[in-house]
Amino acid sequence: MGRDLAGNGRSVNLINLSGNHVRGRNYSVQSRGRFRRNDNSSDEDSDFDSEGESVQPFANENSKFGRNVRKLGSSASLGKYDVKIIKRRVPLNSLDEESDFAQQVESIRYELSKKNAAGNEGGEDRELEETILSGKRFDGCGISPLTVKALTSAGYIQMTRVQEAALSVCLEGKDALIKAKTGTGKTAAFVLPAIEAVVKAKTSNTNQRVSPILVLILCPTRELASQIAAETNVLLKYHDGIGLQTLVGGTRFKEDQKRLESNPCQIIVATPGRLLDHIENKSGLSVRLMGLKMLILDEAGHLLDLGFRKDIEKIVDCLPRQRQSLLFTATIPKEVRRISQLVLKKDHAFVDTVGLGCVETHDKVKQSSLVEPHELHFQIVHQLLMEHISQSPDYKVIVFCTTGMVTSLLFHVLREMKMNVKEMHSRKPQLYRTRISEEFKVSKRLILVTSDVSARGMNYPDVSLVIQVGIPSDRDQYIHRLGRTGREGKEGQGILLLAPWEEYFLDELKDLPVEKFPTLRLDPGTKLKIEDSLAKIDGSVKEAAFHAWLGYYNSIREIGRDKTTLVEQANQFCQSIGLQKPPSLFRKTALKMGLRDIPGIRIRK
Ligand SMILES: Nc1ncnc2c1ncn2[C@@H]1O[C@H](COP(=O)(O)OP(=O)(O)OP(=O)(O)O)[C@@H](O)[C@H]1O
Repeated sequence: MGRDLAGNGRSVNLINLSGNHVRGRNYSVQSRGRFRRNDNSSDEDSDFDSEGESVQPFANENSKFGRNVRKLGSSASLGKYDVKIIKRRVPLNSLDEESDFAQQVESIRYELSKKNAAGNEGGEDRELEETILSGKRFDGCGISPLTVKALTSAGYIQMTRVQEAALSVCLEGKDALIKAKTGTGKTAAFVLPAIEAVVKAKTSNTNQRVSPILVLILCPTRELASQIAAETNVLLKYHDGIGLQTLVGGTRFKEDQKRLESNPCQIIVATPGRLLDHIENKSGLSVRLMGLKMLILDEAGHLLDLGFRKDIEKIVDCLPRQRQSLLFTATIPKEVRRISQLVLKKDHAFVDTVGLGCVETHDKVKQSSLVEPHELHFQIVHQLLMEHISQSPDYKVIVFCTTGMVTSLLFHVLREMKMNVKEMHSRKPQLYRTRISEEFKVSKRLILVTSDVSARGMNYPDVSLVIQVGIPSDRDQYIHRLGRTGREGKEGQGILLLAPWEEYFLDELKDLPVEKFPTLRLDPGTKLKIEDSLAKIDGSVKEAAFHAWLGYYNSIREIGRDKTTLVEQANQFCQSIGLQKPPSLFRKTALKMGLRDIPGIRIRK
């Protein structure tokens, strides 16, 4: 295990990648891990982790929490919740240990916790735990009646907890960092204030020569952008004249431009790479962005994970300073704090609907781990799937793999075994990805084998089981992947399958309710079927999986620093996927990975 800099049991690794510039000062980012990005694709299968930061409690403050809050000295009451209002100082220099830039940023923290009713022996608590809904209705929260009408026809009557909390702060015009568990309705929590911002701006200013973009929503992946756009359009149903456009990689740039010019567009949902292309292309978008009222970042931390920092800095430079900015996330890794400094005002609100010290995963999702050698993994995945299918006739399963190429290999194996399976990763063309994503949304009795492109934000309803094969890039990624099941307060199941040498990762999850999976009795017949399937799969698929596997694990510090063990494990993985000998590496690649002279590595002649 590496040094625990974040103080939360996570081990981090330092590679200084870049020297960036924040508000006129030198600022260096320390990060670890593989760092790749397609130019406009925005969501390359990627893993990335970085340096830690400590946030120190500063003092309680008597502060206002929007119109719904009754002040209670240093805490307040919001519906069923107690709200602690804490002013914090975040020392910027702890983000950046190499810089002498020592400035303290203050942020106000709104911490929601359930009211501890006297005499309640857990009954009401349990009830609250089981629902993500708050007691408040949309028709009483002061938003536009046309939006309420759309919410009602979409079946949204009561707000979820995060929506109740976020609306109060956002409608006041405050910048905010908002944390809520996966699948609890964060999308509507930012779409509603976004629509309000447009409605307000439209009524106050109708005579502008260039029609301004009023709201910009940035998110890390193309699928997530389409999902946010779809949900926004549902809530815009009765708002004539308010238009939304999506700007993501993998589509025709010229077509984007045409749509922007000819269709109403007050709201843009974009991935950062493609948006920046438009801004730099001098297509007139930067002028329209000067009228921006609200900037929203969904899955804020992941935007930095994927290396979008520079793009976001450039985008933020093009936006007016007088705007409201909102950051939404299910976890608060260091990247989120970094991005909040880039985007939010110093006195922003921090709305935490999870609560300090509370488990970030859902009680209704049963979590377990299974540690078995590589050569059994395909067999185990197959058996887990078969058992789940027999118990859940309407099964819907997501299997996460470490990389896109390993995803592709597992997909081929399962397809050969006649499982009802689809694959999703960044090597697939955009049209295919969109089609599979739409299909999986509405399907039952289907298995999606995927890389991390589906890990965050994707709302596939009623996923009954999430299997994670191999260590996730970090603890947050484990939580986000797991969060694809048990959404909207429903039940779910998550299984993490590790090889014995990966078992150390369980330490990072020790505060989560992860149980040991009961011993599996493997069917010997399956072994033969797997071997049979592997034999039918093209060698190039297996070779690509091996190379990707090696690259992924080499990028994880705890593993990558012991190259000899890594190569030994890689060679075992190689045998487990039916390759006689490990595929060779280009000399340059081996050198870059620090593997050139490691026994067991073959160099391409
Ligand atoms: N007020 C509401 N009433 C009923 N259902 C709702 C409400 N708000 C959201 N939902 C539903 O809850 C589901 C999860 O919402 P959403 O995708 O916004 O979650 P999220 O918190 O953004 O998750 P993630 O952290 O994974 O991105 C969606 O199916 C959405 O339609």
